[in-house]
Amino acid sequence: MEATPKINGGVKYNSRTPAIHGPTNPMVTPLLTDLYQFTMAYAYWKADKHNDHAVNPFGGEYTVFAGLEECIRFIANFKLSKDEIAFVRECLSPTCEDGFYDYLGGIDCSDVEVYAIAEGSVVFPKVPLMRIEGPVAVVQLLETPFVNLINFASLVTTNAARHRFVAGKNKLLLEFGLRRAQGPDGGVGASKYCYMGGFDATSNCAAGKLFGIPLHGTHSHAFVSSFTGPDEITEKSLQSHDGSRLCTDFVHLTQMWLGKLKRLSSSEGVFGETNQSELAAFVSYALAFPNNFLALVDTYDVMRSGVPNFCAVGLALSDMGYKAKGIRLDSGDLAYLSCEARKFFQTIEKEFQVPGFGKTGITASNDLNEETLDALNKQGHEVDSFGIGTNLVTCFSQPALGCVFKLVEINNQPRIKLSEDVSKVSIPCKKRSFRLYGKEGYALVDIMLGENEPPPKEGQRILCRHPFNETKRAYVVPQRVEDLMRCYWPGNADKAREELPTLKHIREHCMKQLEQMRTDHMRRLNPTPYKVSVSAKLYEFIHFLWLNEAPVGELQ
Ligand SMILES: Nc1ncnc2c1ncn2[C@@H]1O[C@H](COP(=O)(O)OP(=O)(O)OP(=O)(O)O)[C@@H](O)[C@H]1O
Ligand SMILES: O=P(O)(O)OC[C@H]1O[C@H](OP(=O)(O)OP(=O)(O)O)[C@H](O)[C@@H]1O
Ligand SMILES: O=C(O)c1cccnc1
Ligand SMILES: [Mg+2]
Repeated sequence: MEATPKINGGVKYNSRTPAIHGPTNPMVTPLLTDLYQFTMAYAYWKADKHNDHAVNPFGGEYTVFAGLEECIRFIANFKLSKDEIAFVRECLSPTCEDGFYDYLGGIDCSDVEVYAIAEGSVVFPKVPLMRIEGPVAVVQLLETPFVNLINFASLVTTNAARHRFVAGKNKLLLEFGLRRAQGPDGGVGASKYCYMGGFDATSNCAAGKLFGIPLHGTHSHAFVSSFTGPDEITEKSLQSHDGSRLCTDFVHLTQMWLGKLKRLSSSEGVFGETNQSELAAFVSYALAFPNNFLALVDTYDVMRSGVPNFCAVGLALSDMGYKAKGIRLDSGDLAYLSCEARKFFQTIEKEFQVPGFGKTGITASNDLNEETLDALNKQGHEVDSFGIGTNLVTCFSQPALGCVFKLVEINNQPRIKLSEDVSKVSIPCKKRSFRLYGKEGYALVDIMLGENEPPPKEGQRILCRHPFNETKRAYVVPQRVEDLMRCYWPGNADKAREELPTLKHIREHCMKQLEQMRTDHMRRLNPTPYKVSVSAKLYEFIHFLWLNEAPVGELQ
């Protein structure tokens, strides 16, 4: 295969360009759409309007934009099969003419162009995420699958980014949601987009394989409660880390350490007899994974059993040259318990001269969400890593994102969608969007301009107007100007195409973007609204079109 010619950092698309794979989920076919897209396509076709040139952008909500790669994979492979066409024929009225089905069989996305903001970018309401240009009937057929591919992806990426924002940069964030996700696609999609939004790893093996996301995991309560006592352990030997020594009875070594822990003056009265079946579970896990010993300590009693048992096994491992990884807390007051566990680890480090034991990892899980993370921060805690499932992957606090798809131009004629609710009025025309950065490196404002207006320039003052409120405007002298829209699908047009970045690159882009936003825009409570504006020229045009389209009422 020939190398692809590069133009302006993009790839010039031609027949030799490597093929783009189909969507990750094989369920994403041209039939993954609403029936009305086919009925409208028929009506366009019947009115001989199907090839009219339409321009549709998505209006963004405040969000991290995700799902673009899947959209491009979808259109790059868009083709209705004979089977699918036969099904559409069954669904539509028997009066629909045969010619329409011949037309459906012939369509692909070679006449479509897609411009979009880079995946993983932070975006704001009103600024189009994507602009799709092409024959109106084809563009219409793309609406539902595109919105489907983008809404959940962006919602869950945003949710992950919000959890990362509250947890802080230095915490390890693990996505544990597969079992509670909305079906297989909800689970796999959530794992992918949580990673994009800033999580470090997932427990979902399928997502690990499909997307190369790091996998991470501990063990469950079932593992702990499946043991009844140390007598169950028959193979008790453990080779030291450097291979030079053999401990023939690791159970005994652990029991010895447990005795020493009990006699520690600082732990006197804290715990008596620990649960021996739990100890057996921990010993077995340590024998299986001496380099990765991480124990779930809340099955019986965290401070009276789980933590001392863990420490006894950890100290025995340390004797053999290994370093225990840590504990997981999955119930109770996570702030209090993490602080108590940390104190215990630190005492052990000091009393038994085990360097680093005080820093043993503490993972917390159990119904965590932004609020609980925030509460833990306020109380003070010693958790190093959070495992988050249900609230993260189901987007419990906001189950759907309202990105929409609006027609903004047909045959070069700008179109507008009016609404009683001003915030829902669409911004007409083919536009270009720019992000303007200020002196301190933070994003100040996004501005949309008509396609033919000269773009904003660094150091040059530009008037930014609120799209609907006449009194709100500001002059901005940008220190840096970012052109937000790039061509990701030129169809057959002789244009450069942006390469689709890897998931890791998108994740890095997302992290960088979030850092460039002022924290008051990102905070959970009463965030400062980010300014989204239009040029003076576009402002005048929107209002001209608005007056033109809005009917004049008559009072009697
Ligand atoms: N210090 C804390 N501050 C605020 N919320 C916390 C704190 N510690 C834990 N939580 C949250 O409180 C909730 C406690 O859950 P729940 O009432 O089900 O009890 P539990 O600890 O899970 O008990 P169980 O032993 O029945 O599992 C969880 O959502 C958890 O994330
Ligand atoms: O609470 P979430 O944010 O959804 O995080 C995932 C949860 O899933 C597991 O519990 P589960 O009761 O399913 O199994 P386990 O405790 O036996 O592992 C895990 O222990 C967490 O509590
Ligand atoms: O590995 C874990 O600890 C895990 C995985 C999925 C769900 N809860 C916990
Ligand atoms: Mg649980």
